[in-house]
This record gives sequence, structure tokens and C-alpha cells, in this order.
Amino acid sequence: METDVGATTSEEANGSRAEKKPTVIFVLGGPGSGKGTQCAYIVEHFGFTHFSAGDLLRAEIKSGSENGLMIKSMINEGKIVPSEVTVKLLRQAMEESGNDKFLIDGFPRNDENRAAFEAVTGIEPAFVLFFDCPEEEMERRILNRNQERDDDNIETIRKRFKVFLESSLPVVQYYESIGKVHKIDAARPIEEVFESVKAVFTSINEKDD
Ligand SMILES: Nc1ncnc2c1ncn2[C@@H]1O[C@H](COP(=O)(O)OP(=O)(O)O)[C@@H](O)[C@H]1O
Ligand SMILES: Nc1ccn([C@@H]2O[C@H](COP(=O)(O)OP(=O)(O)O)[C@@H](O)[C@H]2O)c(=O)n1
Ligand SMILES: [Mg+2]
Repeated sequence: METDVGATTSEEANGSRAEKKPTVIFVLGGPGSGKGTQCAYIVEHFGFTHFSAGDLLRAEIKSGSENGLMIKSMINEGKIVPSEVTVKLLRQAMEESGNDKFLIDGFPRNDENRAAFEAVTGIEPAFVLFFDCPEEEMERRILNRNQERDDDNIETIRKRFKVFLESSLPVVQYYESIGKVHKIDAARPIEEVFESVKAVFTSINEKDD
């Protein structure tokens, strides 16, 4: 029987009314698979705010932060920066954005990243987009990328591929095991890849209606 009409909930009464958690989609795939490129299109069409973990780390180096040198040397070695640093940057960026729908690209890159984000934010991704692309194609794309990144040289690229296989693919496999992965064939022209991406977002929106 409904007897509490007009009453405050216990959450309101103690001042800690739970806010709705933001929607987060993780965008994963090897280096050069097209994560950043596709995120730009998703933002245009579906109103998400996009954060690239790599971009946030590069901005942190530029800002002259005390972690800058450590981050720079890890990126140049293709290694994964400790989650403490990356999760803090992501959380700050999300808070400052004012939006509640996020595409997080290039994160989580290992199990430590995944567990730390969940522990700190309490957020689990709505789903995960995984851009599947052969290494030769990713290598070709990175070597043509022209973003003047210190890590876009053949020696570091090979290290990044190794880290991707050893540490990042297991995260994708974890999300696959709980049915959250939408795998996209990323070895096609940009527009064709986006057609598949669009189909994923459209079907999710329809489910919500
Ligand atoms: N489907 C595609 N076909 C060919 N080149 C692509 C495709 N998607 C992205 N690129 C190009 O490949 C490079 C890497 O793409 P980017 O989006 O930066 O990948 P990631 O963020 O996964 O490393 C960029 O120069 C981009 O313009
Ligand atoms: N979650 C993350 C993401 C990136 N990084 C670092 O940043 C580098 C570049 O990441 P990125 O996502 O910009 O690279 P791409 O996959 O876009 O080529 C990685 O090789 C790591 O050294 C990290 O340590 N942790
Ligand atoms: Mg990128």
C-alpha cells in the first residue's frame, strides 16, 4: 500500500540523494585502429563528450605537472601509465564537462585501469566498442598519421602492439565475457566503419525508447 505520498525519501532526508550515474562508453582497439577518428563522428551525431586518455596524458605533460616527466617517459616506451594518474584526469574532465554522456577512448588499457575506474567512479560502461584491425593496417595508419607524436615511430609502435596484445586485449575479452562488446571491423574506409558504429548507437537508442 502506498502511504508515503509527499513524504521525503530517506535519501533526501539525509541530504545524500543519489544522482543518476553518467553514461559511459569505452572505445577500445589497437593503436591506429581509428578510435579518435570514429569518436569525432559519434560526437557529431549522438551528443557525447569525448575524452581520449592519451590526449589527457599528453596535455598533462604539456601543463608542466609534477607527473609530466614520468608520463612522458612511459608514453615514449609504449607503457601504460599508472591508473591513479589516468583515472584522476578522466574524473576531473568528466566533472568539468557538464555533460552526462561520455565516450572514453583508449581506456581501460589493462585490468588495473578497469578496476581503478570502477572503484573510484562507481561507473560501469553501458557497452564497449571494439575496433578490430590487423596490425599491418594499424602500423600503416600510424606511420602516416603526422601528429608529431614522439611515440609514433616504428620502434615504439612495436612496443605498443605488444602491450596491446598482452594487457589490453584481455580487458576486451573480459567485457566480451559479460556481453558488453560491440566488435566493429575497423579495416575498412572511415565512412563504412562509421555506418557500423551508427548502427550500434541507433539500436541502443531504439531499445531505450
Ligand atoms: N578507417 C580508416 N581508414 C584509413 N585511415 C584511417 C581510418 N581511420 C582512421 N584513419 C587514419 O589513421 C590514423 C589513426 O587514426 P586514429 O583515429 O588516430 O586512431 P587511434 O586513435 O585508434 O590511434 C589517422 O591518421 C587517421 O586519419
Ligand atoms: N589508458 C591509457 C591510455 C594511454 N596511455 C599512454 O598513452 C599512449 C598513447 O595512447 P593513445 O590512446 O593516445 O594512442 P592511440 O591508441 O590513439 O594511438 C599509450 O601508448 C600509453 O603509453 C596510457 O598509459 N593509459
Ligand atoms: Mg587515439
